Amino acid sequence: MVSVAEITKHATPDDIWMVVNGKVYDLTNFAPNHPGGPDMIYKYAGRDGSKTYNDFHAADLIEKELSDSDKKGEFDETTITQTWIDAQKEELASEPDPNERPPLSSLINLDDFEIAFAKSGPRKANAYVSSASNDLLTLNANKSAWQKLWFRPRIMRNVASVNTKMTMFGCNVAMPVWICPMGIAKTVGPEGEKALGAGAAASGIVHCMSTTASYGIEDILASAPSNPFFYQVYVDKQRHKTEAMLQKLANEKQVKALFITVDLAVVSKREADERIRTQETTSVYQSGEKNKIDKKGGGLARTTGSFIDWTLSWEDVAWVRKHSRLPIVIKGVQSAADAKMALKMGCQGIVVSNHGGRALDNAPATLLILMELRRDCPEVFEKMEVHVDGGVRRGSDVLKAICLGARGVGVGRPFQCSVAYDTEGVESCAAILQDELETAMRLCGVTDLEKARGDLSYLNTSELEHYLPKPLARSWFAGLRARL
Ligand code: HEM
Ligand SMILES: Cc1cc2nc3c(=O)[nH]c(=O)nc-3n(C[C@H](O)[C@H](O)[C@H](O)COP(=O)(O)O)c2cc1C
Repeated sequence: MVSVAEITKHATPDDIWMVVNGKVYDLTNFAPNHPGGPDMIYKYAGRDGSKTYNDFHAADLIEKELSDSDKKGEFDETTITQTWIDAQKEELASEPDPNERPPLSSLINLDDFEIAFAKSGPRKANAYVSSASNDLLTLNANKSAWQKLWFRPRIMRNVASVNTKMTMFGCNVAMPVWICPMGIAKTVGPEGEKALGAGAAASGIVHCMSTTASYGIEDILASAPSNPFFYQVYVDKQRHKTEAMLQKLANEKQVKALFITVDLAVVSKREADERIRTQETTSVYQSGEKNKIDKKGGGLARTTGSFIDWTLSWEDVAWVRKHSRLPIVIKGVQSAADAKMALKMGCQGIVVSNHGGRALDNAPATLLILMELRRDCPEVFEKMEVHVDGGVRRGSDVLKAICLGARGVGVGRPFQCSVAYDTEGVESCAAILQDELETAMRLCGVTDLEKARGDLSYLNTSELEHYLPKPLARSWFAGLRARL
């Protein structure tokens, strides 16, 4: 049994004990490697971090992750003092009121889900979900680009029945939409990824689960035992961990493809997230040491908190292949050159993605990249599966992506926010997309999505064409050497 007096002795960034769900842990060595950044761990040094921990993580994570020597014993509740109770009081005063949450039936488009969560979800969770890099240029460009791609509708084509079915990596889906991998969905609702899995299954689509999911793989797969899933991989600096994961996946028959995320070699600067963190970094026992904690937290979280291997290179596709037979999909392709490279390296698919504007700010809108691929390397659409995500908020955006040649489209934040309404919310979000997609098809004169795939005759791309990178010979730089 560990007493309050003992725990509060370990309340500096170099010596951190914390109570989580009635047990005491030494997190000193773990803190700098915490994927959510070390500041959260510093904040609860010498305190009870259960509430925050449970808001973000599944109960058994900490027991699985830490070694026995870091487990200090049971928390001795008989030693609790008034000072300890006061120290646990959270900064709840400025939290939005969960009762402000609008009823699910009032949400009629995908933006509504994000707005509802911004209004009624916890501030920290909302900052995590909605934030993007630096000035949010890529975040906003992703969305606005879809709005600048116009249709060329055809009429009188008997659109009484329309077919939205497609196959993606061997999976038959009701519509070509998958739920993007997003970390720690439990921040939004208690069911987290289990709601995403079950909601996807009920809607006939696929959820791609994240390496940094709040629940373990088995729990997420069990949420939809007869549905396929995709699995997103961040290659860990400790490669043996990724190898073990790939081996484990070999026995999980529900997992049909590996999405290797390559666009986040370092965690980017997300200021909304960071502002909340820096306000909240200080441990109550640390008034004299505040600066020390601030210096260790804040910006440094980006590098010290990241377990993602920044040495990853194209040669590693062969390494992944050695450990897995699943289709390899590179998530984060942002140029025709890299799409061609993925094909050359034997990948089965790519996702044109910039991490929803959460990686490099000023990276191009994903729709522009998709157009660049169609112009500069049309062969990739025939030889592997091309998918796209980023800013897709309407069923009509899905139709546009398919007409450009994509086989599937990922949707991120709206689904994450729908988890606030559990499985029902996820189903409702998917149903809105399905309905909008069918309506757009009928009004555009498209009856079969598979047949319309790659058919540019339904699109007017002229408003966007001048944003595409020009071939060197035609650009302002023509005649100049590419390198000094
Ligand atoms: C010991 C095992 C733990 C593991 C393996 C772990 C893992 C993770 C992972 C993978 C993320 C997601 C990072 C991302 O997607 O950006 C995360 C975020 C987070 N974790 Fe943990 N964590 C652990 C312990 C804790 C504890 C003890 C606390 C609380 C006191 C905590 C609080 C948080 C918070 C608040 C976030 C969200 C940070 C943000 O705003 O971006 N975690 N953690
Ligand atoms: C809260 C959040 C967490 C994310 N976590 C991951 C992740 O763990 N792995 C990953 O490959 N992409 C992650 N992404 C990026 C998404 O998979 C996807 O590329 C992006 O959200 C698509 O843009 P959209 O949100 O505009 O639809 C995350 C995005 C958000 C919003």
